Amino acid sequence: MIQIDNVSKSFHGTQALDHLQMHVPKGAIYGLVGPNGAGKSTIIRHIVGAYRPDEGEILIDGENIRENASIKEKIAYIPDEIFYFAQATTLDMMHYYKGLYPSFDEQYFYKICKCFPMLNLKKPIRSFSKGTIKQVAFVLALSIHPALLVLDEPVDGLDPVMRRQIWSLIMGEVADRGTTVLVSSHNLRELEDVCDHIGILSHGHIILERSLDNLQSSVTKVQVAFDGDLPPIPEGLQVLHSVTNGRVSTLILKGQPREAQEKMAALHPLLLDVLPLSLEEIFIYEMEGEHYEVKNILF
Ligand SMILES: Nc1ncnc2c1ncn2[C@@H]1O[C@H](COP(=O)(O)OP(=O)(O)OP(=O)(O)O)[C@@H](O)[C@H]1O
Repeated sequence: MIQIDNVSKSFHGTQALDHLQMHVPKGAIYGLVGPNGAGKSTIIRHIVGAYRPDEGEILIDGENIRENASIKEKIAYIPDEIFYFAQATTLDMMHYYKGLYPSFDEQYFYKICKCFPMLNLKKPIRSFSKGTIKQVAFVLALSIHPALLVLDEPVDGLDPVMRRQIWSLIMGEVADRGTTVLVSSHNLRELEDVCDHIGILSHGHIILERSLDNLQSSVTKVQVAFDGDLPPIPEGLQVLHSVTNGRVSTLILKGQPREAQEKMAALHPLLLDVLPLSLEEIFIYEMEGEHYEVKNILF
């Protein structure tokens, strides 16, 4: 769906994007994670056609988005700072969107408005709280039934109940229509329950991009105990991290859980458990292997 090749962008000598490569498959929920200033908003603004790269290429469904109205009308974008016309109400914006997006679904708009009881459709949006303004943005964006939904720090300012409500509406769109979602955040934890692909952005380029399936089979955590010292680890198992407490050792191994379990079982331990790893742990160990200062990137 989104193919980004070698994109660079500088602002007055500040290199915001540095030969960035990124691929978002169709139907994916792709989480773009990185610290302040990593370049998340800059790459997102390129994807929605607001910025032109100094170098490189961005293709959406094989086409360049710049000056391309037919691609733009399939994309809904919620920026990190949302602006509406000064006096506009949600109903005014609904009529504006209806004129702008041929796929705008008015019936669906009224249906999902009911999920947001605080939303008064006839009051000026600028009188709303930050969280309610975000709700307006989601109601409008989802009513387009976009092929691509681009969200820059979407849950900032929303309480946990609203976050869940909004994610369940997004998941509904993904399930019913195969919508592709690109969502940015500072925090991997925020995205780990919803994304099936993750890209980690640091200093203007993607340092790691993985699908969840690929991730879950890439690192394994095992707890083992032996009657004596920990024997040499079998060939083919790379130890990324190891802690021993008395007889019990916790090992983080590169590779698939089944392979790790079989090879460790062949050593006849007194105890052998394969333990679940959070997405955050997987990234930490994967990137430690690549000598990145991961804690600065993920938290
Ligand atoms: N319009 C601009 N003019 C000058 N510098 C810019 C501009 N936009 C971005 N930058 C710089 O580019 C770099 C990347 O900024 P960007 O806003 O893309 O980061 P981000 O990952 O979205 O950060 P945050 O999480 O704080 O929103 C920063 O150094 C920023 O100061």
